[in-house]
Amino acid sequence: MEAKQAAGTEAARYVESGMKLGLGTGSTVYWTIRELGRRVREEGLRVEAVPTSLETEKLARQEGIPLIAPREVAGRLDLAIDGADEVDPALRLIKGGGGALLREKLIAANAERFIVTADSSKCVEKLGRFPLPVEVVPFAWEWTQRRLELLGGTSRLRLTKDSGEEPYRTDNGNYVLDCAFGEISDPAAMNRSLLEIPGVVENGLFIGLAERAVIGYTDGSTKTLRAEKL
Ligand SMILES: O=C[C@H](O)[C@H](O)[C@H](O)COP(=O)(O)O
Repeated sequence: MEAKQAAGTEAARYVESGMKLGLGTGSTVYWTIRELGRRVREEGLRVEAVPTSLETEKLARQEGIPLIAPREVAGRLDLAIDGADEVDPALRLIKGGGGALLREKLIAANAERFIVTADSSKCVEKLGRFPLPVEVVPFAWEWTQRRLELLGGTSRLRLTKDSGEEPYRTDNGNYVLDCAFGEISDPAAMNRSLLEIPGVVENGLFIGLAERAVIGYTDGSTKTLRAEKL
């Protein structure tokens, strides 16, 4: 079994009937959604879910998982499950490789519990090897880029995979700048600095949100980690 499949499937075990869920985006949580679909169909699992992207919405519909709009959720979601591009020992994350960071952060921040699921290649001692995705408004994005780079790195406007020339647009119609800052020594401070820049909508640093991480290995085994205090 592939590591992502092992991790994603294992993470689905935290889901119980009656829960309102946040469903993440990407090739790991894909397996969580597949497993939840199986349980809905075969075991009568009753859940309602808010998807973090149009891609996940489509998959959840195919799997027969009932969807709800955020406005229909009184209070917080019970549980959100999502993948990550990097996970450090304090379970701080870099996310947004698939461009879904804004909805993902909104959903993680509005869930009682947030579980991250990833294969072991995503585990790092320090965040920053993976370029940090920053969602920016298209208007004057070059100015925003300049301000971002003053924080000490370089950045690239993400382009569409198909044409390779058109700027990629998120589900919210924004652009993404992939920022290489190198090792991020203080992720919380970096998060604050990024959010102070006009034009920045959100960034892929998820801090203090994940309560546990379900990590998958190539032999099909999994490990569940709790955040280490750093
Ligand atoms: O925008 C995308 C998300 O943050 C994904 O959860 C993240 O990129 C991990 O994706 P994958 O599980 O495909 O590696």
